[in-house]
Amino acid sequence: MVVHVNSGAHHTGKTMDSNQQKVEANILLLGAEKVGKSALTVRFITRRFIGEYGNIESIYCHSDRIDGREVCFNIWDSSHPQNALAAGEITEKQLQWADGFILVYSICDRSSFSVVHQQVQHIRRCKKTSGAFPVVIVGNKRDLHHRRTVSSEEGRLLALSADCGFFEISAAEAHHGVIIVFHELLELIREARALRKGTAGIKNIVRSMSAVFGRRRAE
Ligand SMILES: Nc1nc2c(ncn2[C@@H]2O[C@H](COP(=O)(O)OP(=O)(O)OP(=O)(O)O)[C@@H](O)[C@H]2O)c(=O)[nH]1
Repeated sequence: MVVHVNSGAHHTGKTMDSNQQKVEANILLLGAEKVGKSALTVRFITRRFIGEYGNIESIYCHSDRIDGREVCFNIWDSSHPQNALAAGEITEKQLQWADGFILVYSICDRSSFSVVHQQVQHIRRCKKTSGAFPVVIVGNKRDLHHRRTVSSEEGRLLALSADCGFFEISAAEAHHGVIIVFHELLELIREARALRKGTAGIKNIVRSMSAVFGRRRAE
């Protein structure tokens, strides 16, 4: 069952991205059981960590203003596939719906890292042009680093090999890291849309130039 929940103003229909218009992004959270998918979602929308979340599958609509522009996040918090689906499986409906994916594992649960590995491969197989379907991989529960079984390097390497963003965060400890995750994915989604429309060239040149000048300043 998927429950739709509104948070703030919401409008339907995907929106074109330009300086004047609202931006809308469908974000699908995936990962193994109990890795913190709901904790991330609730942290992003309410800035709070409430501890226990149940496992109702929901789509949340959350509006925000970023850099002066209204952004509508539709966030599908998938519940763990305990019954019908094998761990790691993603439905066709989810793939069709999503503009971008957040794949969550717990840094203290090795099997949850394997699930993310499977899921990223599945997404890359189905959505062939990797840049066009952005994925951010999240190692959650960084506050439990004394129980860590997945190193940061492993997470980073997986992300690098699959052309994904990567963050290690603690949804329990702070909201800042969670917000960076969603904002980074939004940025990747906007770039992917620009690429599809063939308007990404100038942005990429500006990015490369800032990278070069940024590096020079740091030297
Ligand atoms: N220590 C710690 N616990 C966390 C963190 N994030 C989530 N948790 C806890 O992990 C448990 C599972 O969190 P959920 O957000 O329900 O995980 P989920 O992935 O949505 O779980 P399912 O819906 O069952 O798949 C809860 O007890 C949370 O309080 C974190 O960053 N640190």
